[in-house]
Amino acid sequence: MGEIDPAFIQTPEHRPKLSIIEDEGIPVIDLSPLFDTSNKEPFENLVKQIGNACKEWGFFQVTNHGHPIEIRQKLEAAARKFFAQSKEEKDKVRRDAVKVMGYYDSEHTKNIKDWKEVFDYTVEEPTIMPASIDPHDKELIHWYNQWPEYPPEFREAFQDYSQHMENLALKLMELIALSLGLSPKRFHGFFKDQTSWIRLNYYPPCPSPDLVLGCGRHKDTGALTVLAQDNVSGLEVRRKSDAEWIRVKPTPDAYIINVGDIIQVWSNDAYESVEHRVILHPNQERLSYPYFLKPAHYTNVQPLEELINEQNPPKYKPYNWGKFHITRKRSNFMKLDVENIQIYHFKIN
Ligand SMILES: O=C(O)CCC(=O)C(=O)O
Ligand SMILES: [Fe+2]
Repeated sequence: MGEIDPAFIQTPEHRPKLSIIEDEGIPVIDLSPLFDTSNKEPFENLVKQIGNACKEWGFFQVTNHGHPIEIRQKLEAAARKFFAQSKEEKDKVRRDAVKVMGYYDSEHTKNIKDWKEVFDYTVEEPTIMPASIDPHDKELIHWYNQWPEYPPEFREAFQDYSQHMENLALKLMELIALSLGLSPKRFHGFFKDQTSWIRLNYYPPCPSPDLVLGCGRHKDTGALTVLAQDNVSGLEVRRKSDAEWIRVKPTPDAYIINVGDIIQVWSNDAYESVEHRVILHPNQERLSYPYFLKPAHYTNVQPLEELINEQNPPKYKPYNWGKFHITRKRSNFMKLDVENIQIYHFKIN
Protein backbone atom coordinates (compact mmCIF):
# COMPACT_ATOMS: atom_id res chain seq x y z
CA MET A 1 0.00 0.00 0.00
CA GLY A 2 1.30 3.45 -0.84
CA GLU A 3 0.94 6.65 1.15
CA ILE A 4 -2.57 7.67 2.17
CA ASP A 5 -3.89 10.74 0.35
CA PRO A 6 -3.63 13.61 2.93
CA ALA A 7 -7.26 14.57 2.13
CA PHE A 8 -8.30 11.57 4.29
CA ILE A 9 -6.15 12.31 7.34
CA GLN A 10 -8.02 13.45 10.45
CA THR A 11 -6.52 16.13 12.69
CA PRO A 12 -4.97 14.54 15.83
CA GLU A 13 -7.89 15.32 18.17
CA HIS A 14 -10.35 13.50 15.91
CA ARG A 15 -8.33 10.33 15.32
CA PRO A 16 -9.74 7.10 16.74
CA LYS A 17 -8.50 5.89 20.10
CA LEU A 18 -6.89 2.49 20.29
CA SER A 19 -8.76 1.47 23.43
CA ILE A 20 -12.36 0.65 22.58
CA ILE A 21 -15.27 1.14 24.96
CA GLU A 22 -17.90 -1.20 23.57
CA ASP A 23 -21.59 -0.80 24.06
CA GLU A 24 -21.49 0.48 27.59
CA GLY A 25 -25.08 1.35 28.42
CA ILE A 26 -26.53 1.98 24.95
CA PRO A 27 -30.17 0.98 25.47
CA VAL A 28 -31.57 -2.08 23.67
CA ILE A 29 -35.35 -1.78 23.50
CA ASP A 30 -37.70 -4.69 22.83
CA LEU A 31 -40.51 -3.45 20.57
CA SER A 32 -42.77 -6.50 20.98
CA PRO A 33 -45.36 -4.57 23.08
CA LEU A 34 -46.16 -2.69 19.84
CA PHE A 35 -47.76 -5.83 18.46
CA ASP A 36 -49.82 -6.75 21.51
CA THR A 37 -52.27 -3.96 22.14
CA SER A 38 -54.36 -6.07 24.56
CA ASN A 39 -52.00 -5.27 27.40
CA LYS A 40 -51.61 -1.61 28.32
CA GLU A 41 -48.80 -1.79 30.84
CA PRO A 42 -46.00 -3.14 28.64
CA PHE A 43 -46.91 -0.56 26.00
CA GLU A 44 -46.74 2.33 28.45
CA ASN A 45 -43.46 0.98 29.71
CA LEU A 46 -42.15 0.90 26.14
CA VAL A 47 -43.07 4.56 25.62
CA LYS A 48 -41.16 5.41 28.81
CA GLN A 49 -38.10 3.47 27.69
CA ILE A 50 -38.12 5.27 24.33
CA GLY A 51 -38.41 8.65 26.05
CA ASN A 52 -35.53 7.89 28.43
CA ALA A 53 -33.31 6.59 25.62
CA CYS A 54 -33.98 9.71 23.53
CA LYS A 55 -33.23 11.97 26.48
CA GLU A 56 -30.17 10.23 27.89
CA TRP A 57 -28.52 8.87 24.75
CA GLY A 58 -30.22 10.01 21.56
CA PHE A 59 -29.17 6.54 20.35
CA PHE A 60 -30.63 3.08 20.98
CA GLN A 61 -31.08 -0.32 19.39
CA VAL A 62 -34.45 -1.99 18.81
CA THR A 63 -35.22 -5.71 18.69
CA ASN A 64 -38.46 -7.63 17.92
CA HIS A 65 -39.38 -4.84 15.51
CA GLY A 66 -41.48 -7.05 13.24
CA HIS A 67 -39.35 -6.36 10.18
CA PRO A 68 -38.68 -9.59 8.24
CA ILE A 69 -35.00 -10.54 8.21
CA GLU A 70 -35.23 -11.83 4.61
CA ILE A 71 -35.89 -8.32 3.28
CA ARG A 72 -32.72 -7.06 4.94
CA GLN A 73 -30.69 -10.07 3.77
CA LYS A 74 -31.82 -9.51 0.19
CA LEU A 75 -30.75 -5.87 0.33
CA GLU A 76 -27.40 -6.77 1.88
CA ALA A 77 -26.65 -9.43 -0.74
CA ALA A 78 -27.53 -7.05 -3.60
CA ALA A 79 -25.43 -4.26 -2.04
CA ARG A 80 -22.37 -6.52 -1.73
CA LYS A 81 -22.67 -7.56 -5.38
CA PHE A 82 -22.99 -3.94 -6.46
CA PHE A 83 -19.94 -2.66 -4.56
CA ALA A 84 -17.80 -5.63 -5.66
CA GLN A 85 -17.95 -4.41 -9.27
CA SER A 86 -15.25 -2.41 -11.02
CA LYS A 87 -15.14 1.36 -10.53
CA GLU A 88 -16.05 1.75 -14.19
CA GLU A 89 -19.30 -0.20 -13.73
CA LYS A 90 -20.22 1.70 -10.56
CA ASP A 91 -19.49 5.03 -12.23
CA LYS A 92 -22.32 4.33 -14.70
CA VAL A 93 -24.72 5.37 -11.91
CA ARG A 94 -22.45 8.03 -10.44
CA ARG A 95 -24.00 10.87 -8.48
CA ASP A 96 -23.26 14.48 -9.44
CA ALA A 97 -24.62 17.94 -8.67
CA VAL A 98 -27.59 17.35 -11.04
CA LYS A 99 -28.26 13.62 -10.60
CA VAL A 100 -27.96 13.72 -6.83
CA MET A 101 -28.85 10.06 -6.18
CA GLY A 102 -26.60 7.10 -7.04
CA TYR A 103 -23.02 5.99 -6.47
CA TYR A 104 -20.29 8.20 -5.01
CA ASP A 105 -16.82 7.67 -3.57
CA SER A 106 -15.49 11.11 -2.64
CA GLU A 107 -17.69 12.39 0.15
CA HIS A 108 -16.36 14.79 2.77
CA THR A 109 -17.59 15.14 6.35
CA LYS A 110 -16.45 18.36 8.01
CA ASN A 111 -14.13 18.94 5.05
CA ILE A 112 -12.12 15.72 5.52
CA LYS A 113 -12.57 12.89 3.03
CA ASP A 114 -14.38 9.75 4.24
CA TRP A 115 -12.93 6.31 3.46
CA LYS A 116 -16.11 4.91 1.96
CA GLU A 117 -18.26 4.37 -1.09
CA VAL A 118 -21.98 5.07 -1.00
CA PHE A 119 -25.11 4.45 -3.01
CA ASP A 120 -28.07 6.76 -2.29
CA TYR A 121 -31.71 6.40 -3.34
CA THR A 122 -34.85 8.30 -2.46
CA VAL A 123 -37.94 6.74 -0.96
CA GLU A 124 -40.45 8.88 -2.92
CA GLU A 125 -39.82 9.08 -6.62
CA PRO A 126 -39.59 11.80 -7.64
CA THR A 127 -38.61 13.68 -4.49
CA ILE A 128 -39.37 17.38 -4.73
CA MET A 129 -36.69 19.81 -3.61
CA PRO A 130 -35.82 23.51 -4.05
CA ALA A 131 -33.72 24.18 -7.15
CA SER A 132 -31.23 26.47 -5.42
CA ILE A 133 -30.05 27.57 -2.00
CA ASP A 134 -31.20 31.15 -2.65
CA PRO A 135 -34.03 31.76 -0.11
CA HIS A 136 -35.93 33.93 -2.63
CA ASP A 137 -35.79 31.37 -5.46
CA LYS A 138 -39.06 29.40 -5.36
CA GLU A 139 -38.20 27.08 -8.25
CA LEU A 140 -38.49 23.35 -7.50
CA ILE A 141 -36.76 20.35 -9.04
CA HIS A 142 -37.41 16.61 -9.08
CA TRP A 143 -34.93 14.09 -7.79
CA TYR A 144 -34.97 10.69 -9.49
CA ASN A 145 -33.13 7.50 -8.68
CA GLN A 146 -30.46 5.90 -10.83
CA TRP A 147 -30.66 2.10 -10.75
CA PRO A 148 -27.69 -0.05 -11.74
CA GLU A 149 -28.17 -2.89 -14.24
CA TYR A 150 -26.28 -5.26 -11.98
CA PRO A 151 -27.33 -7.08 -9.92
CA PRO A 152 -30.77 -7.37 -11.57
CA GLU A 153 -32.56 -7.86 -8.23
CA PHE A 154 -31.09 -4.59 -6.85
CA ARG A 155 -34.05 -2.29 -7.51
CA GLU A 156 -36.74 -4.59 -6.16
CA ALA A 157 -34.69 -5.45 -3.07
CA PHE A 158 -34.19 -1.78 -2.35
CA GLN A 159 -37.78 -0.77 -2.86
CA ASP A 160 -39.05 -3.58 -0.57
CA TYR A 161 -36.59 -2.54 2.09
CA SER A 162 -37.55 1.11 1.96
CA GLN A 163 -41.26 0.28 2.34
CA HIS A 164 -40.58 -1.71 5.50
CA MET A 165 -38.22 0.93 6.87
CA GLU A 166 -40.80 3.63 6.39
CA ASN A 167 -43.35 1.70 8.45
CA LEU A 168 -40.84 1.14 11.24
CA ALA A 169 -39.64 4.76 11.24
CA LEU A 170 -43.20 6.09 11.45
CA LYS A 171 -44.06 3.65 14.28
CA LEU A 172 -41.02 4.93 16.17
CA MET A 173 -42.15 8.52 15.57
CA GLU A 174 -45.50 7.57 17.18
CA LEU A 175 -43.70 6.26 20.25
CA ILE A 176 -41.56 9.40 20.38
CA ALA A 177 -44.66 11.60 20.07
CA LEU A 178 -46.34 9.75 22.95
CA SER A 179 -43.18 10.03 25.05
CA LEU A 180 -43.31 13.82 24.61
CA GLY A 181 -46.96 13.89 25.68
CA LEU A 182 -48.21 14.49 22.12
CA SER A 183 -50.89 12.60 20.17
CA PRO A 184 -49.36 9.55 18.46
CA LYS A 185 -49.82 10.80 14.90
CA ARG A 186 -48.60 14.33 15.66
CA PHE A 187 -45.60 14.03 13.32
CA HIS A 188 -47.20 12.12 10.44
CA GLY A 189 -48.34 15.16 8.44
CA PHE A 190 -44.74 16.35 8.07
CA PHE A 191 -43.87 13.22 6.10
CA LYS A 192 -46.73 13.33 3.58
CA ASP A 193 -44.37 14.55 0.86
CA GLN A 194 -41.29 13.18 2.58
CA THR A 195 -37.75 13.68 1.32
CA SER A 196 -36.46 10.53 3.07
CA TRP A 197 -33.69 8.56 1.43
CA ILE A 198 -31.59 5.48 2.04
CA ARG A 199 -27.84 5.19 1.86
CA LEU A 200 -25.71 2.10 1.46
CA ASN A 201 -22.33 2.68 3.06
CA TYR A 202 -19.46 0.45 1.99
CA TYR A 203 -16.25 0.89 4.01
CA PRO A 204 -13.31 -0.90 2.36
CA PRO A 205 -10.41 -2.12 4.53
CA CYS A 206 -8.03 0.76 5.33
CA PRO A 207 -4.25 0.49 5.86
CA SER A 208 -4.28 3.39 8.38
CA PRO A 209 -7.36 3.08 10.59
CA ASP A 210 -5.49 5.09 13.22
CA LEU A 211 -5.52 8.23 11.03
CA VAL A 212 -8.57 7.90 8.82
CA LEU A 213 -12.32 7.55 9.45
CA GLY A 214 -14.96 5.77 7.38
CA CYS A 215 -17.32 8.62 8.19
CA GLY A 216 -16.21 11.65 10.15
CA ARG A 217 -18.01 12.86 13.26
CA HIS A 218 -21.42 14.34 12.47
CA LYS A 219 -25.05 14.49 13.55
CA ASP A 220 -27.83 13.41 11.21
CA THR A 221 -29.85 16.33 9.88
CA GLY A 222 -33.21 14.58 9.44
CA ALA A 223 -35.86 13.62 11.99
CA LEU A 224 -34.84 10.05 12.75
CA THR A 225 -32.34 7.52 11.37
CA VAL A 226 -32.99 3.77 11.30
CA LEU A 227 -29.67 2.04 10.66
CA ALA A 228 -28.78 -1.57 9.93
CA GLN A 229 -25.13 -2.58 10.25
CA ASP A 230 -23.54 -5.89 9.28
CA ASN A 231 -21.67 -7.99 11.85
CA VAL A 232 -18.46 -5.92 11.72
CA SER A 233 -18.35 -3.17 14.33
CA GLY A 234 -17.32 0.39 13.52
CA LEU A 235 -20.05 2.83 14.51
CA GLU A 236 -19.12 4.99 17.50
CA VAL A 237 -21.46 7.28 19.40
CA ARG A 238 -20.42 10.21 21.55
CA ARG A 239 -21.85 9.51 25.01
CA LYS A 240 -23.72 12.55 26.33
CA SER A 241 -22.74 12.02 29.97
CA ASP A 242 -18.94 12.22 29.48
CA ALA A 243 -18.29 12.85 25.76
CA GLU A 244 -16.49 9.46 25.40
CA TRP A 245 -16.76 7.61 22.08
CA ILE A 246 -18.66 4.32 22.58
CA ARG A 247 -18.64 1.53 19.97
CA VAL A 248 -22.10 0.16 19.08
CA LYS A 249 -21.94 -3.63 19.24
CA PRO A 250 -23.47 -5.35 16.21
CA THR A 251 -26.61 -7.12 17.41
CA PRO A 252 -27.99 -9.59 14.86
CA ASP A 253 -31.27 -8.39 13.34
CA ALA A 254 -31.44 -5.24 15.51
CA TYR A 255 -31.80 -1.70 14.15
CA ILE A 256 -29.93 1.26 15.55
CA ILE A 257 -32.07 4.36 15.97
CA ASN A 258 -30.78 7.85 16.37
CA VAL A 259 -32.46 11.15 17.02
CA GLY A 260 -31.75 13.68 14.26
CA ASP A 261 -31.47 17.46 14.37
CA ILE A 262 -35.13 17.96 13.41
CA ILE A 263 -36.42 16.11 16.49
CA GLN A 264 -34.05 18.23 18.54
CA VAL A 265 -35.70 21.38 17.19
CA TRP A 266 -39.29 20.05 17.28
CA SER A 267 -38.80 18.97 20.91
CA ASN A 268 -37.11 22.30 21.78
CA ASP A 269 -33.98 20.44 22.96
CA ALA A 270 -35.83 17.88 25.13
CA TYR A 271 -34.23 15.24 22.88
CA GLU A 272 -30.89 16.05 21.29
CA SER A 273 -29.19 14.63 18.21
CA VAL A 274 -25.90 12.94 18.99
CA GLU A 275 -22.52 12.97 17.29
CA HIS A 276 -21.35 9.71 15.74
CA ARG A 277 -18.56 8.49 13.43
CA VAL A 278 -17.26 5.31 11.80
CA ILE A 279 -13.97 3.53 12.54
CA LEU A 280 -12.21 1.35 9.93
CA HIS A 281 -10.41 -1.99 9.98
CA PRO A 282 -7.10 -2.90 8.31
CA ASN A 283 -8.39 -6.12 6.76
CA GLN A 284 -12.16 -6.18 7.02
CA GLU A 285 -14.80 -4.39 5.01
CA ARG A 286 -18.04 -3.18 6.56
CA LEU A 287 -21.48 -2.29 5.26
CA SER A 288 -24.28 -0.25 6.82
CA TYR A 289 -27.65 0.99 5.60
CA PRO A 290 -29.18 4.09 7.17
CA TYR A 291 -32.76 5.13 6.39
CA PHE A 292 -32.99 8.88 6.93
CA LEU A 293 -36.56 9.93 7.73
CA LYS A 294 -36.95 13.51 6.47
CA PRO A 295 -40.00 15.77 6.09
CA ALA A 296 -41.44 17.55 3.03
CA HIS A 297 -39.21 20.26 1.55
CA TYR A 298 -41.74 22.99 2.45
CA THR A 299 -41.65 22.16 6.19
CA ASN A 300 -40.67 25.07 8.38
CA VAL A 301 -38.82 23.31 11.17
CA GLN A 302 -39.45 24.92 14.55
CA PRO A 303 -40.25 23.94 18.16
CA LEU A 304 -43.77 22.47 18.38
CA GLU A 305 -46.22 24.87 19.93
CA GLU A 306 -47.52 22.26 22.41
CA LEU A 307 -44.00 21.97 23.84
CA ILE A 308 -43.28 25.64 24.42
CA ASN A 309 -44.62 28.06 26.99
CA GLU A 310 -43.46 31.04 29.02
CA GLN A 311 -41.08 28.95 31.11
CA ASN A 312 -39.83 27.07 28.07
CA PRO A 313 -39.73 29.59 25.20
CA PRO A 314 -38.71 28.46 21.68
CA LYS A 315 -34.97 27.91 21.41
CA TYR A 316 -34.86 28.01 17.58
CA LYS A 317 -35.99 30.30 14.81
CA PRO A 318 -37.89 28.45 12.06
CA TYR A 319 -35.90 27.22 9.08
CA ASN A 320 -37.03 25.83 5.76
CA TRP A 321 -36.09 22.17 5.53
CA GLY A 322 -35.59 22.03 1.73
CA LYS A 323 -33.21 24.98 1.67
CA PHE A 324 -31.33 23.65 4.70
CA HIS A 325 -30.94 20.23 3.11
CA ILE A 326 -29.59 21.37 -0.22
CA THR A 327 -27.26 23.85 1.47
CA ARG A 328 -25.81 21.02 3.56
CA LYS A 329 -25.50 18.76 0.53
CA ARG A 330 -23.17 21.23 -1.20
CA SER A 331 -20.27 20.15 0.98
CA ASN A 332 -20.55 16.62 -0.46
CA PHE A 333 -19.18 17.90 -3.73
CA MET A 334 -16.68 20.53 -2.68
CA LYS A 335 -14.41 21.35 0.18
CA LEU A 336 -15.85 24.43 1.85
CA ASP A 337 -13.72 27.03 3.58
CA VAL A 338 -16.30 27.53 6.31
CA GLU A 339 -18.36 25.19 8.48
CA ASN A 340 -21.47 24.00 6.69
CA ILE A 341 -24.98 24.98 7.82
CA GLN A 342 -25.95 23.65 11.29
CA ILE A 343 -29.08 23.92 13.44
CA TYR A 344 -27.29 26.02 16.03
CA HIS A 345 -27.13 28.78 13.41
CA PHE A 346 -30.89 29.11 14.07
CA LYS A 347 -30.58 29.08 17.84
CA ILE A 348 -32.23 31.93 19.77
CA ASN A 349 -29.87 33.12 22.49
O1 LIG B 1 -21.97 3.27 9.07
C1 LIG B 1 -22.54 3.61 10.10
O2 LIG B 1 -22.70 2.81 11.04
C2 LIG B 1 -23.10 5.00 10.28
C3 LIG B 1 -23.17 5.83 9.04
C4 LIG B 1 -23.70 7.20 9.29
O3 LIG B 1 -23.67 7.71 10.37
C5 LIG B 1 -24.33 7.95 8.18
O4 LIG B 1 -24.25 7.48 7.02
O5 LIG B 1 -24.93 9.02 8.46
FE1 LIG C 1 -24.99 9.46 10.50
